[in-house]
Amino acid sequence: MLSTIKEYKEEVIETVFEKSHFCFVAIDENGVITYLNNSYCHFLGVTKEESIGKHVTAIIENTRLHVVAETGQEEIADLQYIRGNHMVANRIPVFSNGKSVGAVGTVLYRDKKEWMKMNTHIKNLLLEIEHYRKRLNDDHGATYSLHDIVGSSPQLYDVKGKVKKLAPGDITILLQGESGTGKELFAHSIHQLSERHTAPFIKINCAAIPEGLLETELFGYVPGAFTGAKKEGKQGKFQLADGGTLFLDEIGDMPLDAQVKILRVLQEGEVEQIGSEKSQKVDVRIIAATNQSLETLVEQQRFREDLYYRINVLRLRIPPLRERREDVRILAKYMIHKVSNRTGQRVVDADPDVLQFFQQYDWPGNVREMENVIESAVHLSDSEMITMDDLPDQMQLDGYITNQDMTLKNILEKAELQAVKHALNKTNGDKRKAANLLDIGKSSFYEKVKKYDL
Ligand SMILES: Nc1ncnc2c1ncn2[C@@H]1O[C@H](COP(=O)(O)OP(=O)(O)OP(=O)(O)O)[C@@H](O)[C@H]1O
Repeated sequence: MLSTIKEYKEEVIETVFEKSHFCFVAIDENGVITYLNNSYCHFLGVTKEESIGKHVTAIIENTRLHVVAETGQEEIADLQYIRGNHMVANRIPVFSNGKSVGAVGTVLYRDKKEWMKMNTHIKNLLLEIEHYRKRLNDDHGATYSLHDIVGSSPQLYDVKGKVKKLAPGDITILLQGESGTGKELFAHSIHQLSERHTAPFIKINCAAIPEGLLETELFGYVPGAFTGAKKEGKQGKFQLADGGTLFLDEIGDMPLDAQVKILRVLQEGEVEQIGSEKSQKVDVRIIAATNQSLETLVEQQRFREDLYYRINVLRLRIPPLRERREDVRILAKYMIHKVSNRTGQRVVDADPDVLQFFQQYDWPGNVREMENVIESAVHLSDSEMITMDDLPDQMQLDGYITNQDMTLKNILEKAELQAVKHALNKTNGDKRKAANLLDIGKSSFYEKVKKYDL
């Protein structure tokens, strides 16, 4: 072995650097690329000519090789996110006469399929971690601040301005706005800007908890309060939020019995755990949110008028997206970035057609709907750009019909393509059944499949 290396030194070096499937890069002490092997060029989609002589940060995403060259500290088996994949990177400084004169980086990329399998596994683990982190935060803290609320419309600025003014006081705030407008983000931001920001932010979704459990969730219970109760008892959300903020989401859906009890806590500043004779003082700031009209609910006697006055001390209306269209484009770009970072799918932008369609679409589900549409489009996209074809079927049709450059022939073809795709999906690709579903002959169906290259 040693003799092979001695005898064929150049060939061995050539094999290691150019024929192995690893990616190699070398830089000088200024972070400038002096060598990039074929595998790395291929993976990055660049040529040696355009890369050598450039700063490494201009060619390789999220690299830290220049830092290693500067500090002389090696970094082994670091996860590096490049072109939509989490790669395993080793970064080793090169020393000459005891001084760091550059660095060499390798990236593990042995076999594309095998690596993709591993990569999916890593992505899964990262998603799982994010899920648990989110759950932990949901239970114990406010994670968002005004900086996380994206948009540049005057309407959004106006709400943010009010939040800055109102957050420091201890005043009860009612956030009203359609579903998905960002009420929860605002509730977090108010807490973050308040004097209570170091104390807990506790959320309860009044619509998501079964009627019978809402009271135990809100007020907790003492040991042995009822059959099936935990023997150590349970703290309620009011006690958990003591000193901090309690966010009552979807308050319009709170059952009437619970409303009476909440009102008592708000009036007296005391809670009684279920099964206890004693009351406990609690100090919480209430932020409530609803997407319904509380006035209508009061009229229909589904919401107590006295609680309504307690909650409706100061109301902030979060406008729906269709009333602040300036926010659409910037939100769409932000969502693409957020979703592609989260899923590891490399999608960087949307076609101008898509952005124009988004701009005129009414977004009944507001920002949440946009996030969902972009998430599915990012998954469906075969390129780095979201196109109209990546949007849900109904949106594509709306888009084609409202696109002024479209001829009737084009619109009909797009509609036909959608119908054929839909029929194939519904019948799991069975062409005979799909033709039946569309009530057309088999040969005509085959022609369309061929025409649209399905
Ligand atoms: N301006 C914004 N900037 C960034 N993300 C936003 C914005 N508004 C909403 N979102 C995102 O949209 C989704 C819905 O927001 P949120 O849950 O705050 O809405 P909501 O009004 O409380 O909805 P619901 O009434 O259905 O509970 C979340 O993922 C949130 O992060």
